Amino acid sequence: ADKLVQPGGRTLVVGVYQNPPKIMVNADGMPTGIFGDLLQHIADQQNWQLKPVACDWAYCLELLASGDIDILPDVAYSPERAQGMSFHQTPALYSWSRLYSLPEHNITDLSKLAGLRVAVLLNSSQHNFLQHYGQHEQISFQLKGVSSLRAAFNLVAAGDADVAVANHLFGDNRAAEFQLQANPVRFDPVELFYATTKDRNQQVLADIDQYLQQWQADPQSYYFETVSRWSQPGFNLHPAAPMLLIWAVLSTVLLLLSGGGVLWYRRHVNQRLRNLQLSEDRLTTILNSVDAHIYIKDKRFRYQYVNHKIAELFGKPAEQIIGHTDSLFFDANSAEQLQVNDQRVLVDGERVVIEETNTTVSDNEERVFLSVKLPLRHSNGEIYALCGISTDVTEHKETQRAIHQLAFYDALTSLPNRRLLLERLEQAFNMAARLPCQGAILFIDLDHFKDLNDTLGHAVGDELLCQVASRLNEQLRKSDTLARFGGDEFVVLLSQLQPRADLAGQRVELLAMKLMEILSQPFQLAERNYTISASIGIAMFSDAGNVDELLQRADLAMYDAKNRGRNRYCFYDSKLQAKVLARSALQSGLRQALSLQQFSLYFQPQYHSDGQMLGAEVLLRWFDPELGPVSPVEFIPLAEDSGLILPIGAWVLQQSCQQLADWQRDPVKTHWHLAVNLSVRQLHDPDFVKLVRDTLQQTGARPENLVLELTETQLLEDIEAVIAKMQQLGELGVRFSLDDFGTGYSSLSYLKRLPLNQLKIDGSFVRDLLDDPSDEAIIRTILALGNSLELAVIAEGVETEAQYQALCKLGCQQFQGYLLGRPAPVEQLTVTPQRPGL
Ligand SMILES: Nc1nc2c(ncn2[C@@H]2O[C@@H]3COP(=O)(O)O[C@H]4[C@@H](O)[C@H](n5cnc6c(=O)[nH]c(N)nc65)O[C@@H]4COP(=O)(O)O[C@H]3[C@H]2O)c(=O)[nH]1
Repeated sequence: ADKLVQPGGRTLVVGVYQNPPKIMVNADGMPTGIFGDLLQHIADQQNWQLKPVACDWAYCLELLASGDIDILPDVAYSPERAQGMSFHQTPALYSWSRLYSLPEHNITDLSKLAGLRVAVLLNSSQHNFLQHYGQHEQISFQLKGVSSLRAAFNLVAAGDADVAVANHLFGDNRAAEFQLQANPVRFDPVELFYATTKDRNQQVLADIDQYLQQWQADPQSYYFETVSRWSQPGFNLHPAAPMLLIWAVLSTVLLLLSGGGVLWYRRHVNQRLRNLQLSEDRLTTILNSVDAHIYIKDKRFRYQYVNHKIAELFGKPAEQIIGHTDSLFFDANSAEQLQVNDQRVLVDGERVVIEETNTTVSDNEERVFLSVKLPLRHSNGEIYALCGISTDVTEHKETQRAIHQLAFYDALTSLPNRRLLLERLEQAFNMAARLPCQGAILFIDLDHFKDLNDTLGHAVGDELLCQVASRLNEQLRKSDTLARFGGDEFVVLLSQLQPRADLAGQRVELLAMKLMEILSQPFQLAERNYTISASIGIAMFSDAGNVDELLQRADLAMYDAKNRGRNRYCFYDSKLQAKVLARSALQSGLRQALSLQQFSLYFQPQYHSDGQMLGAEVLLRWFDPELGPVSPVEFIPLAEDSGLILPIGAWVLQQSCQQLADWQRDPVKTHWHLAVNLSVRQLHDPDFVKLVRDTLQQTGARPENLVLELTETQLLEDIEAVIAKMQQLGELGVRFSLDDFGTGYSSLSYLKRLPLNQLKIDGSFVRDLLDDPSDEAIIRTILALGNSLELAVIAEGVETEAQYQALCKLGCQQFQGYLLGRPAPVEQLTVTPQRPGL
């Protein structure tokens, strides 16, 4: 074959042993794979014609020995082989061997082969290696020689062998196809070459060498491009492979070497391996002496490499860790969380820096790690593993926490101290300045604490402070802050209260009362009950321009409480306190007013300009024996806020319908209507339509005599819902009047959609009608609007004859006001107006 020279260049007969991805034939029968493509490329440059000859491994070797083929790719160097073959100098590829088996055999080192049936390529370097190994280590296993790697895998899959041996390039790629797993042990690292028959084709080898040397010096070369193109997940082909993995392979080799026996092997570990061993030694020393946990996990989260720190942490030797996932070493929660983090690296390719809190099963201890995890990639960018470095920061965190606790918390009660309170107060105060919300602080001082401390001793005093702290804390929301300000002083910070000062004040007052109440319960101290009280000073954020002022004012208010005899709370702003008190008194009075029958109804007549009485407006009156008569202007908003307006409104409706039913029986009054004021809360009540229907039915009042009055401003909240409700009520036959008309901003489009019967001109326009031309213009407009929408218009608040005349002149026909009749009990209603002259 050496002498076959064709005119177009020389022909090179190539032995092709099917060993993907290193060497195989393509669809055209030409050599391909890494060795095939490289050789083809060189042949193209050198003008060689390649002629492939298919052979199995043993036959390929025979053909080469006999000189029937010129060149055989993918041959591992060994001194024995060097006797009968020639090799070039620069290795074309590096490879090592692995063991592949069904999952029940977990072979963590070669000694585990004892008693097993091992399928191995006949006459391969692994075959030689295992024979030597078995003899030297006196371990007996059965070697089953096969003609191809595929045949070895088939034997294991069929149960005719326990383990298949293959180079990792083939094995890692094909194991899954045969449902075999790769075992962690790696051995027999080899350098792969193109080989020729001894002393033949020396020029070809020299040419190949030249290409390989040039290519391997240039990461952009055809060589690296080819190797990455054929790289599959799990492969790690070219010489620049990550250090750690090479190291992992070599460590196994060196372990064997250190056994001392395999002398033949020691001889052909070339300079490169010695260099690598040096690096590996250094790396091992470093990896095992750093104070961090270092590991590599594969894409299925299984450990591939761990350093000593990890072995220590898990309480197991590295061999018992490799191949397993975190679920064996951490509790379920930790393992799950670790997998989530690892997934970000292995699936999304993120570089993750994260704090991980894990509990190891070996000692059931929780530790905090600061972990840095990065993806390891093939040269084509594909991720094949994760490399992580986790530093145990448990102690550091604990120290940090302790420092923080000392700096910001009170040592005795563990409450926030003055410093933390001031920080939070500053934040809350600034927020309240930006948002529509209020805040407050309560300065709490225990009454006569010093006496207790002096008589029962400091230890008991401390115990009391702790109990006080925990009782106060129980009453607060999470967003509130309770701080120990010093000695027996506590401060409560309330933020994000309602913007309305009186409502916010009321909420603070309720809390102050509750705190005083729980502090007045006896404390168990030194085996006896002890009762204390507290004085509380309250300052609202709106009382002060800055935080210092606020604290000062709360302090002043607290002294005020002390001066007034202790065991009480005081607001800094006495006016607000008075208001809050009055509101509280009204609200508690209002709650009972209905059952104590303190309400009554007044009626104010409404007349037509022809002198006829049309009906009356119903006005609610409340007489409280302690507070005296209370104006509806004061108590209706309170009733609305508390929801009491629902039972009160129902009572007004019931009384009014009863009155209508009485009038219906009197021919003179039978057409009189009653206008009943409605709160929008009643209208929004889901049972309201039913209530009106039932009340009409039960009293027998005619619906058309019932006029429901709504104010314009109330209407504007949720107008669509209001319209729907009014329409349902309109279907009952009930009529509607729009009160205070002109003060709101109803748009005409809404007015047209409302089932209205009447507009009521607000009293404020009537009052200034004679002096203010714009009020006259507004009244004129309302009358015109009523006309065009066919709505009756009534003027309220008519107090003088002049107003009455002016309104008549503008075309107004219906009137209500002191001039014609004041609100009064029903008996005082008169059929004709009391207006002098009518
Ligand atoms: N200056 C002046 N005032 C006059 C004149 N004529 C009548 N008034 C007063 O004007 C108010 C008219 O009632 P409103 O506008 O519906 O305003 C009512 C109404 O909004 C509400 N209110 C009264 N009763 C009820 C009720 O049963 N339910 C609801 N939801 N609100 C009610 O309380 C408001 C105040 O009621 P009152 O104090 O009774 O005050 C009544 C009445 O006494 C006048 O010529 N000059």
